Amino acid sequence: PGWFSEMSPMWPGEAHSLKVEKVLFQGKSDYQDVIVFQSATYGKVLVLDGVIQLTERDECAYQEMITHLPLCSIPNPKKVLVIGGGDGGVLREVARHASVEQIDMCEIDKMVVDVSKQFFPNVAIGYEDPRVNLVIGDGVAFLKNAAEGSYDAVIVDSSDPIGPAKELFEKPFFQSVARALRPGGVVCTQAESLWLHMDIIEDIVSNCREIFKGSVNYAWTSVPTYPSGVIGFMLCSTEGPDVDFKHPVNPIDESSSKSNGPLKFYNAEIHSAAFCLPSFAKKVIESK
Ligand SMILES: NCCCN[C@H]1CC[C@H](NCCCN)CC1
Repeated sequence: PGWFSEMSPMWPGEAHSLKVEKVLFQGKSDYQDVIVFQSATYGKVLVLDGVIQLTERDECAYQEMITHLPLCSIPNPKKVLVIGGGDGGVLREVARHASVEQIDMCEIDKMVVDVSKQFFPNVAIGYEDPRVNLVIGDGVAFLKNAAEGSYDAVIVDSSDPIGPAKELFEKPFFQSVARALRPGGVVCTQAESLWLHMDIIEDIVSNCREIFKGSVNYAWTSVPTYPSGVIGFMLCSTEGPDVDFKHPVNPIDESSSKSNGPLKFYNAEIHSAAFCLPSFAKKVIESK
């Protein structure tokens, strides 16, 4: 009954709105306000502290890209760590990779996990994979305790730098990710919008260039229900075997992707295209 408008100091002067049919859940976890509502045209919607996290209609774009951009860029991912991602969508996508043997996940807010399982079964299906080990806790602490060189890939599926995810955008966290990755290992992080946050992106790119001595690239994709309609990703690799993010070496095997339904968004061409940047962004990102 009415409209939800996504207002935030992170995108002043603008607000994407969705027509609300019914509020399905309202709660307050130890970390944030949690709302689920049935929208008129985007399916169910998950909102944390007033910020849209995912909608059933377009979550495929974000979950598929944040997962397959890194995992299709290395030949044989076996051990994967997901920081955040409590809705389970990234787990659903990692599970498509037959080479993966272990998927660790560290999500700080149990309410997000429980709410996703209750209202977003096609997203939370990722939790059903036997390779998944879920830890409810702080990703910063998890990585501090992780053994050096333990993972082939780390995916940081975070909310934004205002709220519980703030530290996931800071230098010490990137350093702990680099330490937990094997030589030639890869990390993919949620890296905001090049229309809205070139300053945040500039800082992230500078930190990543200092810390990751392999490749450092920024990719972006279309997600209609994120502010400015796009979201970006930092793709970095540690020193060691070369990683060319722009040319996927490890295509998703069609048969292994049947388990959780077909890929709706990701494909090899859109993988390479994701790294093509508008000039105003290229200037900043490639000069750092
Ligand atoms: N697994 C889905 C989690 C989604 N992560 C984030 C949710 C907040 C969203 N704000 C975008 C703000 C403008 N860049 C970015 C993705």
